[in-house]
Amino acid sequence: MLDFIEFSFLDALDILLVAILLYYIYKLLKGTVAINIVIGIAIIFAIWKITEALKMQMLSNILGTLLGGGVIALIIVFQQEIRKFLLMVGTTNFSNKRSFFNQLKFLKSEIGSEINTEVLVKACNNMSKTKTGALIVIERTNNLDFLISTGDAMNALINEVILESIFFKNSPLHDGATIIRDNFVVATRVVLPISDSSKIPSRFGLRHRAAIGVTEKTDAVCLLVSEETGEISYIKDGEFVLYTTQDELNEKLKKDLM
Ligand SMILES: Nc1ncnc2c1ncn2[C@@H]1O[C@H](COP(=O)(O)OP(=O)(O)OP(=O)(O)O)[C@@H](O)[C@H]1O
Repeated sequence: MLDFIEFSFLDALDILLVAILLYYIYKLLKGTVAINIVIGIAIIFAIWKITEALKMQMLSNILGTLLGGGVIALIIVFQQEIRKFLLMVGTTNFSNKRSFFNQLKFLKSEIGSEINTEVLVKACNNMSKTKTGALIVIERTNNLDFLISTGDAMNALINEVILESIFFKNSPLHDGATIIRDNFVVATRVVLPISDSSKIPSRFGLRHRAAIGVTEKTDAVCLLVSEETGEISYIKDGEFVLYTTQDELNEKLKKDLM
């Protein structure tokens, strides 16, 4: 009689996987017009289920057919998002040091692999004073090799001088973004995907859109120095992270990179 409340390990795993899937879909669609389509579909789905429960045959049949046959239409409508989703899944770097197994600190053998956030923040602060535009992408668990290939690969241990020289206005490397993996600059002049979010205020140009774009599509975080205002922005999950002092920025960055 109590069959329906039997709950196995696989059920728990099932729920967990659905939750992860929904989280990734939400992350992908957040800030885009596609979220409104998803809400529309969810409403139609809810109405369909209600009409089915109330045994309103005709309406439930119509809605059922509409939703059932709509899979192909959905693939067409969400072509871009499906592409991004597969890209995100395919580029998850399971061997990254922040992955589950390597969270165990004592297993860490790589010397200098922990990102020196103080250096990043100090370099941004120096560039902010001289209004030097900069765009620094810091890799987390998603592998950014597909972006590195758009720029010039490099392998230099990070320090303030290197970062400031890269973004120095007359440097041949200053254009585009720089990618940091572990404690190394691994690429410069990288072209990032631009966010098409309608929520970004028009005063922000391509540098900001690129930082928002890459953090929407991957779990990387970005530090950005505006050439116009000298303002330092910290961007995560496609959004500006607010902070008041340099120390607070450093703490937030450190926590996100743990
Ligand atoms: N897709 C991209 N990927 C990486 N870097 C980019 C991209 N698009 C633009 N940039 C960088 O941003 C610079 C142009 O910034 P733009 O003035 O449009 O941005 P902004 O957001 O207004 O920033 P700022 O406040 O620094 O002016 C370019 O010179 C280039 O270095």
